[in-house]
Amino acid sequence: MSQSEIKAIFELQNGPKFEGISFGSPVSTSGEAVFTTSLVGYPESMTDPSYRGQILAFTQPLIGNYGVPSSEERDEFNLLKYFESPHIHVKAIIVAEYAYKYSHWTAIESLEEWCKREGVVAVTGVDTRAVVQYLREQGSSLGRITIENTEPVEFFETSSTHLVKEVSTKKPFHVPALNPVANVAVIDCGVKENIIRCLVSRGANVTVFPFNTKIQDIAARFDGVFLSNGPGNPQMCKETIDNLSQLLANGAFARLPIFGICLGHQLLALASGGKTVKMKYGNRAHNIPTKNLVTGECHITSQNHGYAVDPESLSSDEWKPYFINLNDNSNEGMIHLKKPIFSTQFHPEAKGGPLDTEPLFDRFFKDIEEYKLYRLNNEPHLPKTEIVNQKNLNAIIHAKERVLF
Ligand SMILES: NC(=O)CC[C@H](N)C(=O)O
Repeated sequence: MSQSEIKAIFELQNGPKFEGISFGSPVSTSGEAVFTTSLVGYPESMTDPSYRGQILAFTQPLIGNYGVPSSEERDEFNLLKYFESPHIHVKAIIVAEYAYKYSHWTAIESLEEWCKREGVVAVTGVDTRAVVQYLREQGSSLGRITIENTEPVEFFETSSTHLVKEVSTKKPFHVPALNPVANVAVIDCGVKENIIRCLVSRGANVTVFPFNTKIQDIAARFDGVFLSNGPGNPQMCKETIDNLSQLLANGAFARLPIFGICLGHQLLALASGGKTVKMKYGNRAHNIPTKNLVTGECHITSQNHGYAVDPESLSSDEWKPYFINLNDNSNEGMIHLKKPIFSTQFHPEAKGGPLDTEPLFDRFFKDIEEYKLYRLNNEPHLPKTEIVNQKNLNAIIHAKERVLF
């Protein structure tokens, strides 16, 4: 170890301690210790709001070798080109070997510089295989990192913390489509940039609302509602669950298309009277096989979750399981028997990861098209709707991107 190296101890609650070298912000921290087996995509994972409050260990042994792209670059929809949100959400990262030299045409800085700038802790030199073996046997655990010559901090209990509140936009914002075909409301529990891109690139004028927005009051203005991914224990997100239950119970919205991903799937299940369970150590990877129970097809999926829906808890008069995990048989989605509503535990927007299931967004748009047609032909019977268009939306919603504070 050279003079300038700072030692760091990564410790699992009631478990082993691992000594490594700090290469991020030199402050002690704590969070839920989780691991991902994804081979690429550390900038996307670290900026995914679903990782809020977590210490993320990468099983890919070499991390940092392609540096970090710009947080400023935007695509044609004004969405962040390389990140899933403007800032890092993981509390810390744990790697086996940090690549001090990086090279990539998109890189503007090193992982070390980025972590330091964002105040995020990073530890290298840890036997991440041993970390994973422990977590797989022991199950999900809290962890903490103590930087040498600083005091250890308390373990941070994430499962009873309302993390969605911390990451959701503070005010609605609007992302217009280039050639709009529909208006979609996104309930933001920590939405990933690429989910918005998957909607807007298919022609949705997307309006993103804070997690506690009364969905039942705004839904009539939209052709479809999308429920986003997000951090923490879904049961903590009571406001969204209550609003969603009211929306589902309102017969006026029986034909409204709804699509949920990951936390959105779990919230939909809870709002329908179902239950969620904490998994032993969760699924975080880019290569998880799932089976579509309707078509029998197998898809390789991108995942990042620690909770799952208990399929037995869903009312079989209303729902049927849509997908199942072929590794551990956990539920991977559900579909309503009478309404155009479906959700997935995995990530069809997959950034990073395989694009096998991205056509699920097309299915949502097909539901939207049918709903629009129905409304056109049956207008007199429907509650009075005020279809949002570019003109009246711009008048009420000024923000063009997430409002962080
Ligand atoms: N990616 C997500 O939306 C994660 C959902 C939830 N926080 C879980 O860990 O299960």
